[in-house]
Amino acid sequence: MKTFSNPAIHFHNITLKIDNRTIINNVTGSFPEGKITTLVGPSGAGKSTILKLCNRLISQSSGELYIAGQAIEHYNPIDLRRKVGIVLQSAPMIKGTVFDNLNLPRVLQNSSLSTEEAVSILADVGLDDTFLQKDASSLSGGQKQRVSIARTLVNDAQILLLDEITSALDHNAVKEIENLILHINNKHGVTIIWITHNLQQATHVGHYMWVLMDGELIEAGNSNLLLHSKNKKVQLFMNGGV
Ligand SMILES: Nc1ncnc2c1ncn2[C@@H]1O[C@H](COP(=O)(O)OP(=O)(O)OP(=O)(O)O)[C@@H](O)[C@H]1O
Repeated sequence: MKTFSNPAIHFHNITLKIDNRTIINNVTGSFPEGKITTLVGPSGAGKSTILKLCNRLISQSSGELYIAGQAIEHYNPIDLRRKVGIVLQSAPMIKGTVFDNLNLPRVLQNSSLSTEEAVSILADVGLDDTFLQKDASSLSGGQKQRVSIARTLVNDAQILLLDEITSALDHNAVKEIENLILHINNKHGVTIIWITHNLQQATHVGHYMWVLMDGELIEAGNSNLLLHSKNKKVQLFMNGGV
């Protein structure tokens, strides 16, 4: 299996068992720093569980997980979740304005975001300053997704975990969010780990890819992997057979 010289995250023989059931089975592999890795595989393969392991929402039963070369257990959970941000399909917002939502990470640290910082971060996600005082509940799905991504920029996250962030959006919004993630990856060098069910999206936005099935890492490599894989299971998945 291909390894990367400079991994942002490295899994070494990671196994997760819940109630005696193996959810993740002896996974060894890396997410390269500053690159976009997509996670693909059938429903129930363990993709979301891999993300949860990366920010310690759950802990492995055995094996070692390294974030920027340090064992994950060495990080304080709050610092870890600032460094490793997560964006979900549902883009949850707190009640209040867009500013309140952007300011949330700072409030949790007993400080506050300045208006200038908020405007600059909003601009980074393609929203102008008129959005600051808008009620977050009035935003479209794509705009909420932008605000959730902006919240991770407030924390200066170096790694972003994206769990099917475009699957509830229409075609235009999907393209806009894809371009935004490519921009954040390019401009800020943020490492991206992106779960998607859209195989076309996986091959065109990602540099690298992990294919997961039944809790196992079946293949990892360049993002055109799916198109050229000799692995029969990957071919079957690719053709909609799994
Ligand atoms: N907390 C939990 N307790 C028990 N089983 C769990 C738990 N979390 C996940 N699982 C099981 O682990 C397996 C992997 O789930 P996971 O959500 O990681 O899959 P996935 O590949 O993200 O699926 P999908 O594409 O449908 O979102 C599933 O069979 C799921 O039922």
